[in-house]
Amino acid sequence: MNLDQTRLALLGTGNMGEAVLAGALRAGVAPANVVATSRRAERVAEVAARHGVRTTLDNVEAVRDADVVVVAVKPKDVGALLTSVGDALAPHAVVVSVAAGLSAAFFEGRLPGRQPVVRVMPNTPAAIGAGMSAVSRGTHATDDDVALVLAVLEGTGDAVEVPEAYQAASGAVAGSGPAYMFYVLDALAEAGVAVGLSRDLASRLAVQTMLGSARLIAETGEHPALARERVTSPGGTTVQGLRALDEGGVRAAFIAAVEAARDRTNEIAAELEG
Ligand SMILES: NC(=O)C1=CN([C@@H]2O[C@H](COP(=O)(O)OP(=O)(O)OC[C@H]3O[C@@H](n4cnc5c(N)ncnc54)[C@H](O)[C@@H]3O)[C@@H](O)[C@H]2O)C=CC1
Ligand SMILES: O=C(O)[C@@H]1CCC=N1
Repeated sequence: MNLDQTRLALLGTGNMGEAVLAGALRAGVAPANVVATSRRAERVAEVAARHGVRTTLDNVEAVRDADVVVVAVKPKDVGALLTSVGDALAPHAVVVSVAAGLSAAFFEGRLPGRQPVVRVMPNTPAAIGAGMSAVSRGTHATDDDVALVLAVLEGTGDAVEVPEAYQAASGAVAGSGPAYMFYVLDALAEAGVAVGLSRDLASRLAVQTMLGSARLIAETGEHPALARERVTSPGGTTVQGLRALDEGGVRAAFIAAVEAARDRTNEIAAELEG
């Protein structure tokens, strides 16, 4: 899809908003057709300088004429934002939510008319085009609307459409997932320091090992359990390391982490949607 005429408004250019913005520009949205907002003048100045896009503190001005409006403020700030911009949206404008928890119906209920809404759960590696997004359509979003959103997200990395009922679980795996991976990287590097490596060396070994392992699975399509077996020589070293991970309950801890993040997503929805 040719995006050079697509007009994009990004409401709330924080960590996630800026990552989506960077991806949209990589996908071919023209900087002159992008307007980004934030609450603070210093922040929009920073975003304008970094990405060469138009910025404003006025969300209503930002959404006028936009074809795609990305809402990237905290979930608690979404309701008031929608009330303020609703009347200024073009009827065809696709409203994209990246807010954890909030349903497409929450958006539809606060916007006048039959606004197309697409819910997206991205993650921060989107900033470098290595993100993963779960995408779900609202009641009024057409195939063309979803295709437009996927095209805009193209430069953020991979994206998959899922039923909205899977948003909380998808967010718990991929939306929060980078935090778990950074946690593992930090722990693995720290473990290297514990056995006498310098911090720089331990960190370099850990980062490339995580990157290479993920790429190996992505490129071969091999099941991780089989790939793990090929590292694990009988009577060798790895099996002892894996035994320690099992004794530490790491697999169960990952399940608990994902369940907790999913539950918190549903709790946010219950708190804000009633
Ligand atoms: N950080 C992450 O890894 C992910 C975040 N999300 C979602 O993205 C959204 C934003 O999260 P972050 O970027 O982490 O937060 P953040 O705090 O970095 O960014 C939010 C931005 O919105 C601005 N803002 C607040 N109210 C505003 C308003 N009325 N008008 C314009 N700008 C306003 C703030 O000044 C701030 O720059 C949340 O809804 C979160 O659930 C989704 C997936 C991953
Ligand atoms: O922690 C959060 O609430 C957001 C949503 C997914 C990742 N960060």
